[in-house]
Amino acid sequence: MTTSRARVTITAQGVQRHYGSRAKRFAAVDDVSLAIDSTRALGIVGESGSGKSTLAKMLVGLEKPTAGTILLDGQDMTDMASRTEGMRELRRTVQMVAQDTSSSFDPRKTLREAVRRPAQLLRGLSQTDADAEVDELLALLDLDPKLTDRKPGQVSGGQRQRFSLARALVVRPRILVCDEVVSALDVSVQGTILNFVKDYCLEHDCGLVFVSHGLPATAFISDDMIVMYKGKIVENGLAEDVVTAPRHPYTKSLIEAYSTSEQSA
Ligand SMILES: Nc1ncnc2c1ncn2[C@@H]1O[C@H](COP(=O)(O)OP(=O)(O)OP(=O)(O)O)[C@@H](O)[C@H]1O
Repeated sequence: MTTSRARVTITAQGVQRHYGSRAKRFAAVDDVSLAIDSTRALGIVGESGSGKSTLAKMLVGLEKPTAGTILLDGQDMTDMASRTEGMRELRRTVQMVAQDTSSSFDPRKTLREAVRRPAQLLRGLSQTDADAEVDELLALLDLDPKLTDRKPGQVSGGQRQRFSLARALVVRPRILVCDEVVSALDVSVQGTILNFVKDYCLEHDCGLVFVSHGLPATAFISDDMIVMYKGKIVENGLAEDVVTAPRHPYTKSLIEAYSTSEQSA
């Protein structure tokens, strides 16, 4: 590690998130408790619709829990998000790379403006210093600096996902939440980005929450892993143990499904 900063923790206690109204009301996330800290990488896996993205959004304060609490270093996130200074502290500390990057950029701004802005706003960097850090990150992410003159709709989904990663990392967050960050990338680029994120988090004392359908990628990048099914955590433990010795029938079927699809690929 090149830096050693005080440990940051996120604690979720009995968290629920309901959607729909009255008769159609359902829990996308149901009674989830977990702890995350800046020294570890947590993988979240589960089938489509199991509540992974909803949980990820709550862990960064983008969605409010219907019930339960989420604390960032002991401070209630919903309360932080309701105050300007609290929101800034939240954004300085926790950053998310969302699954759907098509809607997470302002279509009118160039990618350079989008990526350097958080460094100016949240770290107080001058435009020149912010630009220098942006260029450094783009080189690490194998992105041509010329692309930064384009608008978000003028690059590919995979390129936009890497710009989204650069926009999060330029803040130097203490915890990075990645939701399907490699899903739009081809297999060779996936490996490069996974290695980059893993090394970056270790070198910069940054915790990671890695949400993915991809079991092998999640196991590779994570220290700990949780498995979600219908909004609940059905299994948690060290990533290696969850993958090699799953206890819950759903995890077993998930791993079996992966091995079968690998063999038939
Ligand atoms: N804003 C919303 N309004 C209503 N329902 C929602 C909303 N967001 C998510 N849901 C529903 O909540 C459930 C969990 O969705 P979520 O996106 O968290 O799942 P996921 O595990 O991330 O799925 P995927 O892997 O397909 O991204 C799904 O049934 C989804 O349709």
